Amino acid sequence: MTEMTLSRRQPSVWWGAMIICGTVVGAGMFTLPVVMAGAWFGWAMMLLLISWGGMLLSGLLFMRVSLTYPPGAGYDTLTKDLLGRGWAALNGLSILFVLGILTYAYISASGPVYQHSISQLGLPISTAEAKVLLTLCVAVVVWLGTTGVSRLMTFCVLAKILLLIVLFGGLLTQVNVPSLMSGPAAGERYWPYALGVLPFCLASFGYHGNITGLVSYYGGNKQNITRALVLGTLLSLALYLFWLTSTMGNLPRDAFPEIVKQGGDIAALMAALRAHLHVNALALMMSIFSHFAVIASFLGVTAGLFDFIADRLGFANLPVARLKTASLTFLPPLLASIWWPNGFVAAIGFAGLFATLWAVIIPALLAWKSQQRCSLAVVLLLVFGAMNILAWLLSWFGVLPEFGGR
Ligand SMILES: N[C@@H](Cc1ccccc1)C(=O)O
Repeated sequence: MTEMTLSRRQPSVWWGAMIICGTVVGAGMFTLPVVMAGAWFGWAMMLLLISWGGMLLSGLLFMRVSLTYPPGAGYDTLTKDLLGRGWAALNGLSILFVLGILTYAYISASGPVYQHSISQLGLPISTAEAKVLLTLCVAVVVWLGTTGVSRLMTFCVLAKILLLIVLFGGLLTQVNVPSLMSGPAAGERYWPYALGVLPFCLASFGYHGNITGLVSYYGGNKQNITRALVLGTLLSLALYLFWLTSTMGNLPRDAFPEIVKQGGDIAALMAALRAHLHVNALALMMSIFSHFAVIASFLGVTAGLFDFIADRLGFANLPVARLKTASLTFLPPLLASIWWPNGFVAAIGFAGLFATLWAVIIPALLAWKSQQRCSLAVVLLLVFGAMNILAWLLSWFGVLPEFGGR
């Protein structure tokens, strides 16, 4: 009887996997084909697999540590307790940076997409106006509270997955396999472009703000949380593999420098696909899909940023105080996006850099401290983190070659 009640109370592993997949698959994926074009398909697959492994491992380690604490203990509590105030402050700063910069990236990326769609409906609107309108809509939902966010999120994630399946079914029939598998021409090499892609893969697999929530959701049931993490990230990996196969398989490698020149954002990628696909229905579906993908992670990330700011500044959960929190959450990224509209790709790279600290290095250190020993998993993660930071630094200082020259 007790067992029955217990098992009835445990939500299905699928719901947890959906939450993870909803956060993972977001705007980050739109940078992948663009930044991976130089290294091309083979390298892209390998880097994606490595990043999936690294990010899953760090998530699992973090979950194990958080299970040794009472339910409800957040990232900050764990870090402060195991690593001290300095690391906790660094952790808080990196979370704020990742979430803030992602909010900027989502507004910058979706502004032009919405501007295009609304204009096509016959309402002429500027990109800045589209950004304000979209941000306002998301801000109202986040301001209203968690119920609204989770309902809209579930709807968007389901729509996203449904559209992806239909879309990929169509796109895969159009894939140009020889182009995907083609090696470099004489005198050209792909591998020098590979390292710079790592921080983008890392950002695309980021979901670590959701782990403590998942631990409470499953009441600390380790087996179910593990299954949800593995299933959610595997589902995301599968979606990314499909995504890269269908984008790189429909756009020749030479088409990418032009996309980079147009800003490398979602609108530029969609425009190139529209031009190459020749199947209008597929192009339209792709554009609808991109709306849902961005909205789902926009909601997830800004709801996280909202809670983080309210918690740090001690703002109450009352309508007026929530309005203050919402202004702090949405206004700075919105203004930054209106002033510097072309920073989408760079912003995801920055998010990858700061997420290395928050989602890779700190979980590894927490596990080290909590198990009182440095396991192989911890070493692997520290190497993975160091590689990401190195890759970002080398790209930033222009040591790595850039395909198409940004
Ligand atoms: N994975 C998300 C970005 C993200 C990074 C880190 C934490 C949460 C979300 C995306 O692709 O859009």
